[in-house]
Amino acid sequence: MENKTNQEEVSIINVSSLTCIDLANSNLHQSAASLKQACMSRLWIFLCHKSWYNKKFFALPLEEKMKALRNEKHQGYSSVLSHISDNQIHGDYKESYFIGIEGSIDDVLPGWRETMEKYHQEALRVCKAIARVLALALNVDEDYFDKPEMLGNPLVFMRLIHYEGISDPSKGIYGCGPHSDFGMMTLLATDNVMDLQICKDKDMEPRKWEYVPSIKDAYIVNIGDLLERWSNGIFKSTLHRVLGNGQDRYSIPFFVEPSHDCLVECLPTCQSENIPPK
Ligand SMILES: O=C(O)CCC(=O)C(=O)O
Ligand SMILES: [Fe+2]
Repeated sequence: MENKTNQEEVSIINVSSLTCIDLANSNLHQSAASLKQACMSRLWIFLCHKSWYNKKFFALPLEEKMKALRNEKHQGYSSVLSHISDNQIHGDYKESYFIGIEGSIDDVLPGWRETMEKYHQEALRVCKAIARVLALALNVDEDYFDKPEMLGNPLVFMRLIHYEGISDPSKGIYGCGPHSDFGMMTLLATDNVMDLQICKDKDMEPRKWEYVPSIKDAYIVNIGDLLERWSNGIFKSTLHRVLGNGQDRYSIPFFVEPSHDCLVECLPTCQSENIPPK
């Protein structure tokens, strides 16, 4: 999602299925305007605070970072090689700091907690604005996903990540192994190191991987498995991976899911007699 000065130029592209939502469509216009506004506030926070905090934290000596080691709720620091996805031989060449919904955020650096909380709040505002655009694209009411059991009481998680090292997929060495995110959507803020790849057709063998260009001041929005189910496969979750190229890379995925009370069923507008719920 690109943030530009001209509202008409804002577009959302589901890179996985190559569906482009046309925001020049009058129904979507107002949502696009509030989405853009939400993005503007995020940019301020990211540029002024967050990117600085991210680098500053990972630059601390290992023993300092280990003081913030993740707890039983996974909140906190995870060192290099401690994350391993399905079908991976080695752990990921990344270190990260995970912030869940529960538990307090440690004050690992001065002002850290306040900044994380503010970022959390603003990123959620952006995601809710995206959800309204997605709702219109799926022909349900604009506020469909705002229900209390959906994004009214969402589950949100964020991870600050630092990648290092050189990946070699033939040896199973990755910055982040191939996967799709399981929630509704992920708002991904990255720096300008182009290491993220997506596979547009996850059912095709062999898989074809493409780099996602790094666009200044833009977010990447990944569709998650849950939205694929909700939409009966109209939106496909994005298979993605990170290949390290030896440069340090920093990113912040922000994962959004509905509340635990949400019954996830195929949306009424995404099924018909000929197209039953999968
Ligand atoms: O760092 C990135 O660009 C992607 C991170 C990611 O896919 C994840 O944490 O689920
Ligand atoms: Fe991911």
